Amino acid sequence: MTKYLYIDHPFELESGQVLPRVTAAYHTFGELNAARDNVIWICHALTANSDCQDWWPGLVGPGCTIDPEKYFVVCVNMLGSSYGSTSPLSYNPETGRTYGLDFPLITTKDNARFFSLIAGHLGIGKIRLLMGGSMGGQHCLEWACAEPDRFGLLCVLATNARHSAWGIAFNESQRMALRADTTLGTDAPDAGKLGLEAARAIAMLSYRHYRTYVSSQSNSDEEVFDDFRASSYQRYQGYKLWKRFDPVCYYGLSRGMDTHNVGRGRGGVAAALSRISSPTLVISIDTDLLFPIEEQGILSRYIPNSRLEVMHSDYGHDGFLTESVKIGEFLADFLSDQLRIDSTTKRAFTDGLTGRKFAVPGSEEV
Ligand SMILES: CC(=O)SCCNC(=O)CCNC(=O)[C@H](O)C(C)(C)COP(=O)(O)OP(=O)(O)OC[C@H]1O[C@@H](n2cnc3c(N)ncnc32)[C@H](O)[C@@H]1OP(=O)(O)O
Ligand SMILES: N[C@@H](CCO)C(=O)O
Repeated sequence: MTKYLYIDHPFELESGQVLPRVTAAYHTFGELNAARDNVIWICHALTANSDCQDWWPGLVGPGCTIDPEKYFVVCVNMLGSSYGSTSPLSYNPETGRTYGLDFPLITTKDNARFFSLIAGHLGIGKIRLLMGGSMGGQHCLEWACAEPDRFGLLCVLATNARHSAWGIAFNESQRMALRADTTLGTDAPDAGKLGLEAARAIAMLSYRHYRTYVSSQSNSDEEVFDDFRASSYQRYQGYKLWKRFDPVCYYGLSRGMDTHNVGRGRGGVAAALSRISSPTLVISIDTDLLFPIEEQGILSRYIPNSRLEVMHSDYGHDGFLTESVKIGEFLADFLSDQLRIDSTTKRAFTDGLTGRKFAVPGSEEV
């Protein structure tokens, strides 16, 4: 169930603009333990919401690597999204109307500060694991650079330290489609629908791979010369997003994604990433066209204590969502190894994730 936190206090943005108050829509799963050290914080991607158990099934949930029986799992809807946190759909006290296209630019730095604010209000200090993919990974990296001592471990997937010229070009192409729909942000019925559908169709080309389309959307009938499967797939994906997401919010979020650069204000990407002190698991997807492997190579090169894993997916970039079971396996291995390293002062310990017992060097116990 979505919970809400209302903060009746101004929130200053990186641009200097101010939101007079902010609302956070969020989900929690499990219980915060007495030591307050079992928090896993998940950052969602572009069009997802705070219900990470819903969109990351197989990774988050009972019996999964991120098991609410063991962990207190928190996910907060980012500012600017249409899933409940303050956004273009919120009331603008200056105009007495919803913000719409007047909603200020929310940078990834703003969202990281927003999450930090919400964590404080929820009584959360240290976070055992911070995890996210794509734009969620961007938020994780930004937050980890801003508050390096806060996180025990970090896991980021299919993401980058600075949004690439390639990614910005995809986003601008989508915004061109949105702006070409002159109903965007107006009171017209279904305002922005056609623009959003076209934008999502463009985005799909970056979220999938040549092979994804050829294997799943080729027409088997050699005689077809119109109304191809791939065409109806593109239209359907646009429509599917329209049914669940607001076009003006989508427009703003893509601008926010373009702002992502952990190096801004920190002397560049290398200097920023070198601040991250948490052991970090970086996962690449071998078919990711939007955030290709070289971008995670940069992360693993400059984050001092990091491990890079390359995961196969037929899904391209969106493999960070669809391959949740595989991601859980990579994460479980990483967590087990970290427990092993952390336990050098103990004689033996049990991995809380798998129940496996590990011998500690110098110990007779197993
Ligand atoms: C309420 C909410 O949804 S909350 C938020 C949930 N969403 C998120 O978290 C955002 C992230 N999620 C996503 O982006 C996606 O859901 C993904 C990447 C995980 C999976 O994408 P999907 O669209 O489900 O998968 P895929 O690309 O295989 O397409 C399957 C859909 O296309 C339809 N389809 C497939 N081929 C065609 C075609 N040729 N023509 C028309 N439709 C087609 C299928 O029937 C199916 O429709 P359905 O989703 O209504 O069942
Ligand atoms: N399918 C993902 C792609 C962006 O990472 C989303 O819509 O959030």
